[in-house]
Amino acid sequence: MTTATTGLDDERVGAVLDEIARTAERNDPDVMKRAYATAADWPQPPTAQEAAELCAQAALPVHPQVGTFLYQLIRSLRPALVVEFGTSFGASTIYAAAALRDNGGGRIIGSELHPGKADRARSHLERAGLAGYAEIRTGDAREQLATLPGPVDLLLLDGWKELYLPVLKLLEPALRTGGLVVSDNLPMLPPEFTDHVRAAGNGYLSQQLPLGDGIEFSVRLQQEA
Ligand SMILES: C[S@@+](CC[C@H](N)C(=O)[O-])C[C@H]1O[C@@H](n2cnc3c(N)ncnc32)[C@H](O)[C@@H]1O
Repeated sequence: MTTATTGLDDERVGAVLDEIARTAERNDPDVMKRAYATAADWPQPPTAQEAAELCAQAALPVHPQVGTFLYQLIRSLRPALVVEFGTSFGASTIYAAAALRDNGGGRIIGSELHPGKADRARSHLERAGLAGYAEIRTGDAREQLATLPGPVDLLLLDGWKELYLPVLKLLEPALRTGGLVVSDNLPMLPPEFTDHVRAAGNGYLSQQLPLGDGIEFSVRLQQEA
């Protein structure tokens, strides 16, 4: 496969993405094992906040296939506004911001519940030279994404899986007709979410794509009346 040089080939971008990938390879399996073992003893499933604390040292980046797909979509769509649920250390944000820079403009608003992770994502974006294209909001996406500067052209869902549907419903009024929703980690998604985007009459055309461990890819065909 031959490709043109893109912002993903930029040395600083590549160095930060590699560093996040290496950190994930080194730490994530143990962090996640400990998180599941700890929560298994709790009487209730962890809240989103508790889960974020348990996974504070896990990078959990998007698979490079998903990151590259985001880059491609953004280069093609030329969005003014990309919104992200679940920023973590900022890998997906970097793929998106690199595409926005190559487009010559646009902005990504990310959201991250864990303050330490949000700070780390901001510093990664700075080191990648992409801070001017991204804003990371610290806190619960259900509050942080309630106010946006304009219509959403592309939405990436990559936070806790049980919150994909509430976050999508919050953003639906802002999602423009023709806007895209990329939902990562399809095998882990609750059926209520996939039922919602696949059901006739809900205003999406949606299907799974074999990128990473699977994504759901949805096009918003109409806004709710
Ligand atoms: C799979 S990771 C995101 C990975 C990131 N997209 C990347 O490619 O590097 C999921 C992240 O979502 C965050 N998260 C979970 N629930 C959240 C919420 N309600 N609001 C904001 N962030 C949340 C977690 O703290 C975690 O860091």
